[in-house]
Amino acid sequence: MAPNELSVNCYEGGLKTIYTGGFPKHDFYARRFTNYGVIPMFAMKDKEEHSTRKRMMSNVYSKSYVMSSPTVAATTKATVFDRYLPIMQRSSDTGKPVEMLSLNYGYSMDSFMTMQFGLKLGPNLIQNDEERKWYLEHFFSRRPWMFWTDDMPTIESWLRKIGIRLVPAWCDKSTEALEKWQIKFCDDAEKLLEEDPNPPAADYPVVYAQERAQLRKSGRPDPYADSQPYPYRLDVATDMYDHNAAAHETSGDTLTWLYYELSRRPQLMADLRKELMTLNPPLLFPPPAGQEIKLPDPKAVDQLPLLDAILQETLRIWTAVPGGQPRVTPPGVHTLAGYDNIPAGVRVQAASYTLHRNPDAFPDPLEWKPERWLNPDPKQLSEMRHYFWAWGSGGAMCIGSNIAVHSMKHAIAGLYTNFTSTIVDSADIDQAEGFTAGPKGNKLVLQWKHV
Ligand code: HEM
Repeated sequence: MAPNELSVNCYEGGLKTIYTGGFPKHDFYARRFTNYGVIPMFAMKDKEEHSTRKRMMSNVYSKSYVMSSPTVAATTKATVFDRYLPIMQRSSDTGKPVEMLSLNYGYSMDSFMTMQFGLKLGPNLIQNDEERKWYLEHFFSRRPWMFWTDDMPTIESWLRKIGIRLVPAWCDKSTEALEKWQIKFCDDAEKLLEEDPNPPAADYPVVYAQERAQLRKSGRPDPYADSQPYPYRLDVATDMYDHNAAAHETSGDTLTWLYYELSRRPQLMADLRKELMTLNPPLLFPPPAGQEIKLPDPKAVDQLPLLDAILQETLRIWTAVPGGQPRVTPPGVHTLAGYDNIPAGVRVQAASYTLHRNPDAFPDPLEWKPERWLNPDPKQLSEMRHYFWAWGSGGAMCIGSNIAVHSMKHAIAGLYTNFTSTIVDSADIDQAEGFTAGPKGNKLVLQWKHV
């Protein structure tokens, strides 16, 4: 905590006032999430500007869209069956374990980016080890220095001006390399849509096309038009980058911890498999001889109670965005958590790490207990829902929660229908500190065995 900063972790007079009440975002977001020098939706402070941009994209992120999209169906089948499960099959066949954290980042990136840009243009980081390593190294190696630019920007830029670098120069080079890698997907999608506005469903760049079309329809001037080869290039590119960065880290960490928890509980793995085998058809890999892979109705996957409880409990105790989500008190005087006379301009924030450990909402808060989500007492469930904050809340709540849940549930369902896992190396699996944070040891090594 700093002198002009408050941590508020109660629901009434806390979360409800700050987040549902729409306190504006802190400058932290612009410092951390700006790409190409252009503010993305994630960092917009002005409520109107933020909600206008969010509305442009929310249709393709809605649950009904995700569940019925032919693009998502095709990309789910390709990423789970053609790319992800064969790696576990190899582990089972050869007895060689797999490092899952990096693979799960790759899966989450492919799963989301093939929806974002279509199957043909999206990456294949699951199978392309070199490209995945390149991307993750550039993306994460800058993390230890971000404190200076996120939280001490004045000192950092003042010292930079007189030649003292708190953030090494190679961090800027990594940022440039990542921006270049990212914008190529946008340029390719632009070319695809110019040549054929209706490509095959599997190759349709759903998210890119949605924001591109909505911005063109909006009539809003493009501030970068003169320097760019096509309209709104940088506005769309900054959002596309943020969205896939938000997708791969959060979902990759969550899947890794979920597999860690399941690998320690053979009986729960068996119970989950029993539930997964009720799907019609079940997600069998390889498919029975002579049969094509056919996915069950995504709604049926979504509604499996034990699968849902296991994911929900992982999102609670291993929450992927554990750090404070900073907002600023607007003009006027405020009361928060029973404290009066809080002036304007104070950084206020709640953290899901803390909220998710409230023992009134979650008895035995430090225990990973999926059963707490199965048939709880209605009063207890209402308390749990108030304090469950994995997706944030209010107008800036996660836009990608439906595609994230869809993607994670299909990965888990595909794996545990067909395989069991045992831990080979889970050293330092505990969560690091940060706004987003994965396992301290940066790895989870598992051995897979076909059932
Ligand atoms: C396990 C997966 C995920 C978790 C736990 C998660 C969590 C969150 C949280 C807590 C926030 C609020 C952050 C804040 O206000 O500081 C957020 C916002 C956001 N998330 Fe996610 N997220 C996940 C996956 C995704 C995916 C797949 C996307 C892809 C589109 C995404 C895109 C975003 C964006 C763009 C925002 C900003 C929303 C806004 O400003 O209105 N997230 N996410």
